[in-house]
Amino acid sequence: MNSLKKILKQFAYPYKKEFILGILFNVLYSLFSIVSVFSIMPILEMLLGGNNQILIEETKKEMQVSNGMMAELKYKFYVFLDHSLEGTNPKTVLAYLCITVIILFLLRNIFRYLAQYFIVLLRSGISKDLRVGMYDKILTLPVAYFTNRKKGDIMIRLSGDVGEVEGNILTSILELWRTPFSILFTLIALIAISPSLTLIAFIVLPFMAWIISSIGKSLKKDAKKGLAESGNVLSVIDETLNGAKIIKIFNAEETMKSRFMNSVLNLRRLSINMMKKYELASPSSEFLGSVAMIFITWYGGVLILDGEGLNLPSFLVYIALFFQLLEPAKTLSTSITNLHKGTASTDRLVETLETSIQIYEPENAINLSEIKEGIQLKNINFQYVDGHPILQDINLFLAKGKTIAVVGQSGSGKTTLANLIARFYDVDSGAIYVDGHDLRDLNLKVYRKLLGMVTQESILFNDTIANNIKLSNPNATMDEVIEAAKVANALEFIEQMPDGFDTTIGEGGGKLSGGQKQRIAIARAILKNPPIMILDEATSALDTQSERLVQDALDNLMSNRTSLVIAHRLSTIVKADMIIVMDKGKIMEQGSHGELLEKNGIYKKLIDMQNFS
Ligand SMILES: Nc1ncnc2c1ncn2[C@@H]1O[C@H](COP(=O)(O)OP(=O)(O)OP(=O)(O)O)[C@@H](O)[C@H]1O
Repeated sequence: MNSLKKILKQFAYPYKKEFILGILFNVLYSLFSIVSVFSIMPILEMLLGGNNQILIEETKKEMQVSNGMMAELKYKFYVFLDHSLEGTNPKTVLAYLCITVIILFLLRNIFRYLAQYFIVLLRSGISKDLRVGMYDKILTLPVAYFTNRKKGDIMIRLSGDVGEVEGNILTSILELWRTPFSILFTLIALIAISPSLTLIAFIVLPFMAWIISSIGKSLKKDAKKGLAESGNVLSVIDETLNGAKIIKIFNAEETMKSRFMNSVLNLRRLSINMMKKYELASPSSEFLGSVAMIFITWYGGVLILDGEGLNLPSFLVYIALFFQLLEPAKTLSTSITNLHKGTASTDRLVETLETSIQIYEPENAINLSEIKEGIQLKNINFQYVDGHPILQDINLFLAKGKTIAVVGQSGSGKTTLANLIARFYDVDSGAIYVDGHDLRDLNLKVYRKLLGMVTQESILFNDTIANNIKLSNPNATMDEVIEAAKVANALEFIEQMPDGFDTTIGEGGGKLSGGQKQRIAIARAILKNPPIMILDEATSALDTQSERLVQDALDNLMSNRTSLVIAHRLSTIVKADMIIVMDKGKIMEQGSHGELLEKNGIYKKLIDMQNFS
């Protein structure tokens, strides 16, 4: 429940006006629900009991017997009715009464609509803010958060869990505010009609409440497991969509199918457990409701037969009101059940919302808006998982305007080195200094303005070519975008596309070739024009012409810049000012191409094998 309180505190507060109005109209609706049913009583009494004079006499007698509030009210009402409609035909009185009842029912439904109107504003507002809040949080979370979690799990938080808050949870909270008023008003009315009958009725109700609440508690456990499994199902679907080609080429359909089936069967088992309990809540409360009804009918019948202050019309209204009591009582119990079930969702939302941003910046972070000397890595050690060191004792100076090529076998830690310079992760020991300032003391947003990055896999979004390029600089003019595309050797193919720069490139750039994707990614980095470039050369083989176009584009990108290239092409390596050779997380050799060849060490072997992974 704590997580629910936190969510409400953060997201419901701006909608307090809608909340108050929603509750107010709901209370009026509850009140008019009672009054409208009550208003039928005079009609019944006229039809079943005769004319006003007889009614007045009867209520007088009733007053003497029961001496109750109800009898007194009724007496006053009939005297008033008799006085104001003196000499009027009983049929006209009946017509007036019917019109009054219609007006009361109309008012009741107007209030109900108004209550729902404000509640819709409240619910949609809260869920919109919650979605935006979650998305904003995801944008600020460190890269490490996403590598440790399944995509499906994150997706279900944004869609399923937020949907649960909007649907079940908020409805239940509002019902928790409405139903007690309904119950209270109905109870007052029931006691007013017959206190002793009401006492009997309420011997049964506590049982109902107890049974329903115990079902609710065990539901929460199942709901939590069910949500986790839904995340797994989404993850498998996501991987299948992304890996369609690989699945087909390796005939892995059966393997994927069995993974999916396992997840789906698990989900089904959990859903059955949950639904069984959930569906048990309604029939059990209904059954107990009918038991209560039989008790009341029996006891009410006895009171009428004994002539103990209860007549048939009052008894009929009593029964109608009692039925009205069952609805809020049932809603109250399902709301409590739903809230138990829903806390699994709010727990997960709060967990994401409260994830600490592990990459901290000091309060007085330094705004470094240009680089004068270079980036120094001093005695760096780093591990992703405790006990598995990835980088060990790294010392390196990336001087301004120079290009460093990093080579080494796959898994030697090259990408990790780039990740640390971009501060996607913090070093475990040692430090990275930018112009002498510890990277951890810098304002990260300002520092990242100095950086450009082209990753091995070109990350493109399902948008137009122009917008994909402009991601690095949304304020760029179209002329600048065209110029960047030209330098990246991309202009020619873009102009041949059906809508030129306005062509939408599909999810992940699916409508483009590998080389085209890379050149768009390079154009994006060129448009940003950052002083420092981090480049992970793609290993995927391109045809000779494409390769040359991409290579030229990269050369253009690196010229006059400080660059760190994770190099896979000999041409890039040879041109670099310095080459770093990595092996198992350590720098084994460093120097120029010629120097390293002379050393006749690891580098020489890599060159001989043409293996720069
Ligand atoms: N997010 C992560 N969590 C845990 N371990 C990781 C993570 N990312 C990489 N590693 C591990 O760190 C080691 C170095 O990986 P890295 O990606 O830096 O190598 P690389 O030299 O760039 O390899 P390649 O040339 O194949 O891209 C590998 O053993 C890898 O398994």
